[in-house]
Amino acid sequence: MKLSGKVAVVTGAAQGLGRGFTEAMLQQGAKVALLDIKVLDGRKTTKELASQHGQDKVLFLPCDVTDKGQMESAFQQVLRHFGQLDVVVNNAGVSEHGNWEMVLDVNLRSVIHGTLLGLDHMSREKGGAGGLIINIASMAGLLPMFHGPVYAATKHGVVGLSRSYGTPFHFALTGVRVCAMCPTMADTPIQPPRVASTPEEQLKADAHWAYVDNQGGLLQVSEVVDGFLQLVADDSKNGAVMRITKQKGVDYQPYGGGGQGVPYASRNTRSKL
Ligand SMILES: NC(=O)c1ccc[n+]([C@@H]2O[C@H](COP(=O)([O-])OP(=O)(O)OC[C@H]3O[C@@H](n4cnc5c(N)ncnc54)[C@H](O)[C@@H]3O)[C@@H](O)[C@H]2O)c1
Ligand SMILES: CC[C@@H](O)/C=C/C=C\C[C@@H](O)/C=C/C=C/C=C\[C@@H](O)CCCC(=O)O
Repeated sequence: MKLSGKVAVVTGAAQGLGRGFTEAMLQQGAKVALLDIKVLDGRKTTKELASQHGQDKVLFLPCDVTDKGQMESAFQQVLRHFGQLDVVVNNAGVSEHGNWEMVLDVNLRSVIHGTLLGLDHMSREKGGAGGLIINIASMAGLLPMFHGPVYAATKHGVVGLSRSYGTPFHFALTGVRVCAMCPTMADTPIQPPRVASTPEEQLKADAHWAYVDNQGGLLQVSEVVDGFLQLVADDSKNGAVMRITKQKGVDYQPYGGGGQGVPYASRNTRSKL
């Protein structure tokens, strides 16, 4: 997809990878709606990007992605404001902490909802023009993560969701590509502190940072963004799972023949909003 003139929604765009994806799409001529629960940070980021790219190119919408009503309203506002929708980046995510249900809600349930909203607004069978959905999973969506089991479970779910909606069956109906990105640990605020508050948390932190150090350090946001732009541009990639690591850079998770999904699924088995 060429991004010039396109309209994108990015969740969790106030900082980190989401801000990186947003800036990259603006630089390629897209207009971007930034959704984030952090209102002050979101407004600050949006103001900075507006000064660089033009007020008409950005829109900040305060949005808790776990609130279905807020998400539905945000997507409606994007359509009203920009008149179209071409790209959805379900990026908002939280790291593992005490409240496992919140991790599940943000990292998986909201990504499912964001994917369904994207399909609802872009799918050709619903009068849309087709488009692209990129769901931000993690290498923890492909590998076990003993210090983040629930986090890893949500990211495994994001991979499965993206591969399933990225099958020829759905593309024939929707014209919407759906892919997942699986970066390893990158230099953003999601990283846990090196010094934890409890001995148990310190054990996990030590394992986390030992892994990072063993991998050659953290990925830079720019490395993840480069992979993102490659995935956006490559219209041959549907249902693809992009990996980004320090050792191998950007590549794709190989799957066997089963990657095309089950040969049969009646229309009424498909999820509704
Ligand atoms: N940084 C990494 O090491 C890494 C690696 C692989 C995958 N990821 C994934 O990339 C995505 C972005 O993470 P990041 O590293 O930029 O982290 P980050 O903490 O810097 O950014 C996450 C953003 O999501 C927003 N957010 C959190 N909960 C929200 C909610 N309920 N509603 C709306 N917005 C919400 C936050 O306010 C924040 O702006 C996440 O899904 C994360 O799991 C990160
Ligand atoms: C602790 C989980 C969560 O709270 C922290 C997330 C930190 C970074 C973002 C995450 O998506 C990156 C994950 C990268 C994982 C790479 C490989 C894993 O399998 C880790 C393997 C080593 C381990 O199990 O600790």
